[in-house]
Amino acid sequence: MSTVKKGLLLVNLGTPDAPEAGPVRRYLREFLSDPRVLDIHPVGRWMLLNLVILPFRPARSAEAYQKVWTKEGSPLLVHGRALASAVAGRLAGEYEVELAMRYGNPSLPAAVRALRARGVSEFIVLPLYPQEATSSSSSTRARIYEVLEEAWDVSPVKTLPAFHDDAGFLEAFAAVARPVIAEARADHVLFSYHGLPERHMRKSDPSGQHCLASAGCCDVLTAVNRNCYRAQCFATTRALVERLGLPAGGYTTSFQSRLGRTPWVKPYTDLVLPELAQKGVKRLAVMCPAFVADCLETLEEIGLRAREQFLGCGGESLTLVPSLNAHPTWVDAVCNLVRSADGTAPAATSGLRASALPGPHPAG
Ligand SMILES: C=CC1=C(C)c2cc3[nH]c(cc4nc(cc5[nH]c(cc1n2)c(C)c5CCC(=O)O)C(CCC(=O)O)=C4C)c(C)c3C=C
Ligand SMILES: [Fe+2]
Ligand SMILES: [Fe+2]
Repeated sequence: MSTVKKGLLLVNLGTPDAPEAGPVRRYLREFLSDPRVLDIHPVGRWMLLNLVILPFRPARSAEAYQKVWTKEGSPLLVHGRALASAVAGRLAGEYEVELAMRYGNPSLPAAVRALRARGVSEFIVLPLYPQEATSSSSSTRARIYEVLEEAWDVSPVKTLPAFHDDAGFLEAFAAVARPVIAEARADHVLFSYHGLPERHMRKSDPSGQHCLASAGCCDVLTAVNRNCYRAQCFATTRALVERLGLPAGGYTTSFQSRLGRTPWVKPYTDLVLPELAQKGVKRLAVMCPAFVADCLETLEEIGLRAREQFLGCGGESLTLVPSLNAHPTWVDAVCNLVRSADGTAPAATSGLRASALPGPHPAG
């Protein structure tokens, strides 16, 4: 009897190959050509990309990348490799593991080829985004099916849902944050999530009437908004606040990294920072729980730029809480997420709530 070899793909968003304008332009071109990211008419997208974004942004972004680049490469890639290697060690004999990026390298096709070369004939995909968004999670799922179909590969594939409320994920973030917040003697914690255009939120609302329709529409997760990115972010904040024992009024949620002039989800991190300073917050700790690995958006946007802004407004310190990276508690949580989604382990601390979403080739 032959046993099926299973492959686990850990997929993050992507990063340039080098912190220089050329590689950053290539990466941004691939990323921003995705209609799930820039969801406008193809002609408008071409013009925006080629006439507005790509002539100017790559040089500016390259400068930002240079400030956080490491000897081993882009932080997102370095942490992703460390996670994949730790997970591979823990799941040896059960799964072959590869890291892939939705855009850039290591590419999804290359990772799939590498797994196939090791005899894998069944795939499980964990998009490394805690909250569900079309531009991240759905785009990753759509691409994996495309990659398999392009190769006429009919192997079964399972993709895991977002894990914003997974106990293992939340415990890991709390375990990383507790000593950092204590050491910083923080008097306030800001939970800063990657933003999204408001248009994306409305388009993903199955009811067409709930999302952003009222001031408090994301304050609770209901059957209607259970897949709403902003509502999942607020739910992650609530769960972390509880685990960290933060007092009412001792924390704020905001959204960073907006691009362009259209409205993005609010409140904006760069507007919240001066408000907090004005209210008398002196020692701010910032957590970024939309990212499971430190990257440009945590290290440069928050760790450098937001810190400078907050200090310029009268704050005394801004401490970035590191992301999960390859923290052992997070490695455990990833293994539990995978095993329980795949039915290969009894539900432990970490479990699949919503269900693994079977794709067009459901695993048997
Ligand atoms: C957390 C998940 C992410 C979502 C959702 C997301 C949506 C989204 N992003 C942009 C534009 C940019 N994002 C950039 C970097 C970036 N974004 C994420 C994650 C999400 N993005 C990560 C992990 C990173 C860091 C990559 C790294 O190399 O470290 C960038 C590139 C950097 C820059 O030039 O500022 C852009 C641009 C849009 C438009 C969007 C949804 C519509
Ligand atoms: Fe982004
Ligand atoms: Fe919503």
